Formats: sequence, structure tokens, C-alpha cells
Amino acid sequence: MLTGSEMGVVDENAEALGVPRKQLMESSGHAVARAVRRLADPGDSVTIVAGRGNNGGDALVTARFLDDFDLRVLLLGRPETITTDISRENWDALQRAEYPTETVTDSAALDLGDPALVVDAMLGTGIAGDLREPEATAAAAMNAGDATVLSVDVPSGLDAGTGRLAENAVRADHVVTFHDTKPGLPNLDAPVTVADIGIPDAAELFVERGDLSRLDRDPASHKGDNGEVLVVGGGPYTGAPALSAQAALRGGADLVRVACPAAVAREIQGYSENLILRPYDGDRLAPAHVDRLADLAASHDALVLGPGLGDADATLDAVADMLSRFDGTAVVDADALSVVPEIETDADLVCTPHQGELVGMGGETDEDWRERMALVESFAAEIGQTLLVKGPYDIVSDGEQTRVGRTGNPGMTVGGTGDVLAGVTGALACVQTPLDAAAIAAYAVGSVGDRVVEDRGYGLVATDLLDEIPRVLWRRGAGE
Ligand SMILES: NC(=O)C1=CN([C@@H]2O[C@H](COP(=O)(O)OP(=O)(O)OC[C@H]3O[C@@H](n4cnc5c(N)ncnc54)[C@H](O)[C@@H]3O)[C@@H](O)[C@H]2O)[C@H](O)CC1
Ligand SMILES: [K+]
Repeated sequence: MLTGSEMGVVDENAEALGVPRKQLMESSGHAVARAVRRLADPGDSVTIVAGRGNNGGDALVTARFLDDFDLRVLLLGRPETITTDISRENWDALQRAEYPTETVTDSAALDLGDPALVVDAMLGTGIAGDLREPEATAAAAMNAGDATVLSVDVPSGLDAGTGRLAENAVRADHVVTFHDTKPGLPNLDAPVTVADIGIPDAAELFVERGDLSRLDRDPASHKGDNGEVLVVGGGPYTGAPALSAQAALRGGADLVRVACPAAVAREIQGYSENLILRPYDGDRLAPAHVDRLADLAASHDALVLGPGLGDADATLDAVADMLSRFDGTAVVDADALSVVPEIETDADLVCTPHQGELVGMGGETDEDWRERMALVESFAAEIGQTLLVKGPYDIVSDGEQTRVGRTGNPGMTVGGTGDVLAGVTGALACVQTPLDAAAIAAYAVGSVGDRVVEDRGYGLVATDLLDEIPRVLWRRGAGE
């Protein structure tokens, strides 16, 4: 089952893989024509009612496969108002080939006639709310008439995000939906055919730029709405927590606090005035600090635990205690990873090991990425947490769903890139599922590394990545 917006992700990923939407539209239109042939006979009267979006575009393709039917094609609205290029191209093709097209600009003038079959291609996954005019009148005419109603993708009026069927929606007799079923379709009193439109499985497996469309930033949001991240790190090292925290800010979090030993707080603050420091006594994390840190963590949307903590026994005891008490979302990196298999926790963890650390946790790896994928998936299921296993192919799995990020390059084997990844994952985990957060972060940080290396060559350092993160992650959100 895919919602309309998840379908949008898959669709854009397919495009990134070289299968553009216009090709998918051709497959969709053809699939609808095949359904028409099952429900009606050559020579029968068929009326296509097309909306101005891509749902309508699908049915404009269908027309070209129905030359042996008695065909009418109605466009609801003026051709100039068709919303997408690919739909307009299909409309123009019907004009040049002199298909019997009509435009309906006034719903009062709509005359559906008495065809054997009506193709409802008014609205698909782009709808919001009850049907407006002229779609509402057209739906009422379809519902009142005797014609068999074949809906394209969803009955017009079904919200493919929520599954809600509008009061004035089309009552479909049959539905041809694309690639996968959609919310609400199983509740309809009509048979639903799922048509394969040639989207490769890779569009759902590989993380591609379509996944970035999962990100949005509410224009009405206030400080804090986009996430508050607590980084617990530092002690033996100071650069790692500073990198994670700065990366969390670049990843879109509103507020990032760093809890670290007082002995290194000034040093960490010195790296960036954007960070808020929450020092605790001493020079490394120890069990005595956990009470305070657990309270602090509970008031954040995500915790990043591990960067620069070191592996002193007392520190790892504190990490274990901290994770056992925590019930929010935590990104666990570096030395803290070794503790995860030993603890019980209600928290949702995103563990970010490289392959060596994975083995240290008790997982297995393999040279072949497909084998590795299977191993990571089963280990994630075993520990009941999300894993992001770093490598030339980043494997992300929550034990049920698995994604693969293919961005990144050998320049990124340098120290500190993992801290950046943990920080971005923490920021995204405030507003996304753990799996999506990890997948998008892996893809984005790898892409950032690719941009830097393309620009300047190898020899990148982790701080090079920070400034470039927004360009990959957030450009679209800023309207570009
Ligand atoms: N892989 C895919 O997902 C593919 C999907 N295809 C088809 O494309 C549609 C979705 O197309 P889209 O252009 O995004 O949206 P719609 O055609 O559904 O509608 C947009 C159109 O509707 C107007 N609108 C919104 N709400 C209402 C309302 N309540 N009343 C009236 N009008 C409304 C809005 O303003 C827009 O103008 C998908 O369903 C598939 O059929 C591709 O063809 C192939 C790949
Ligand atoms: K429809």
C-alpha cells in the first residue's frame, strides 16, 4: 500500500533512475485501455472525462489505444489550464491527430450523454477535499447515469493520503490503480486492478532524490517545531560532538544542545557560536551524570549519543544506563554502539555503524551488497532497532523495510564524516520515521561529499561537508 505522496517519492526516484514520468503515463494510459477492453466491446460508446492534472493525462493516453471504439474525450477546463507539461503534450497529440475532443468550461453545459462506459480521470492522487466544480457536477452525472464507471488510479474524490472518500465522489464500478494499491481502495465496493506501469523495484529500494520530497518545512512553524536535538558526546575528543551538532543544525533542527564534560565545554563552544552547551562535571561521561542527562534527553525530540565519548568502562556503563531509561528516538554512533546489543530499551534507536562496528555489535557483513543487505535486515530485526550500516552502499533497515543509499565516494573515508552523518540523522529523526531519517541522511551526506569532491577533488575534510548540507537537503524546500 502506498499513499499518494509516497507514490510521488517512488515516481521521482524512477525519474532519477532514467524512467521519466511521461513513460509511466504511457504505461498507465495503456493499462486503462486494457481495462476498457475487458469491460466493453469494440464499437461501444466510451466517454473519457479528463481533469487538468496527470490523472487526466493518463486517460488522454488511453484515447490513442481505443481507435476502434465510439469515443468522446471531454476535458474539464480550458486546455491552457492543464497543469503539467506531459498532460498538455498528450492533449496536443490528440488535437494534431484529430481525435474527437471537447472542452467543458461551464459545468451547466456538461452533457455526458448515454455511453456504455465512462472513464473517470478527473482527479487522482492530487486531490484535496470534496470535489469542486466542474468535477462535482461531472461526478453527479456519472453517478446518476447507467454507464459503467471505470476510475483511473482512484475514484475522483478519494483522498489517496487518508483514504477518505468525499461525499460527492465518483461511485466507481471498477478501478485501475497504478503500481500499488492506495489507502481507501480496499474499502470500496468495486473491484480494483493494480497495473504494473514499469516502475523498477530499484525506485523503492535505492534512496534517490525523490526521497527528499519527504522533507518539508511548515511556513507557519515556530522555533522548536522543526526539532530540538541533544548531542551527548565529547570528553576524550571534542571535534566529533561539535561536528555532529553543527550537522544537526544544517540538517534543519531548530535548536541543538551539546551535553559534554565541563572540561571540554569551552573548546566545543569555541568551534561554533551556534551551539548551546550543557556541561556536566568532570572530563568524561560517567554513571553519576545519567540522572540529569536522562531528564535533559527527555525534553528533546532526538538524542545523538556517542560522538567523541570514548570507550572508558564508566562511560559505556553510563551509555547503557542512559539508553535503558530513554524512550524517545536516539541516534547511536561510535563507541556507544557496542552497548546496544546488551541493553533493553523502549527507545527507537538508529544505530550508525560502519561494517567493522557492525561486526563488533554481533552483526555480520559481506562483500556483496545484496548479501550484506539481507544480513543487515535480519540483524536489525534481531535487535529490534534501525541500522544504518555505512559503506560504499549504505544499507538502512528496520528489520522490515530496507533501503540502500548509493551516494558518497572514497574521499569520505576521512575522520569526522560519520559524526556529520549522525548529526544529520538526528535532525531528521525529529520529523521523520527512523528509517526515513536514516535513509535520507545517508543519501544526502553522500551527495554532499560527491559535490565537494566534484568541485575540489579528494582531500575533503568533514567541515567541508557542513556548509554544503542545506544545498542538497533543503534547496527544494526553499522553493528552488
Ligand atoms: N507514479 C505515479 O504516481 C504516476 C501517476 N500518474 C497519474 O498522476 C495522477 C496524479 O496527478 P497530479 O497531477 O498530481 O494530480 P491530479 O491529476 O490528481 O489532480 C490535480 C488537479 O486537481 C486539482 N484539484 C485538487 N483538489 C481538487 C478538488 N477538491 N476539486 C477539484 N479539483 C481539485 C488541482 O488543482 C490540480 O489541478 C495519479 O493519480 C495518476 O493517475 C502518472 O500518469 C503516471 C505515474
Ligand atoms: K480518477
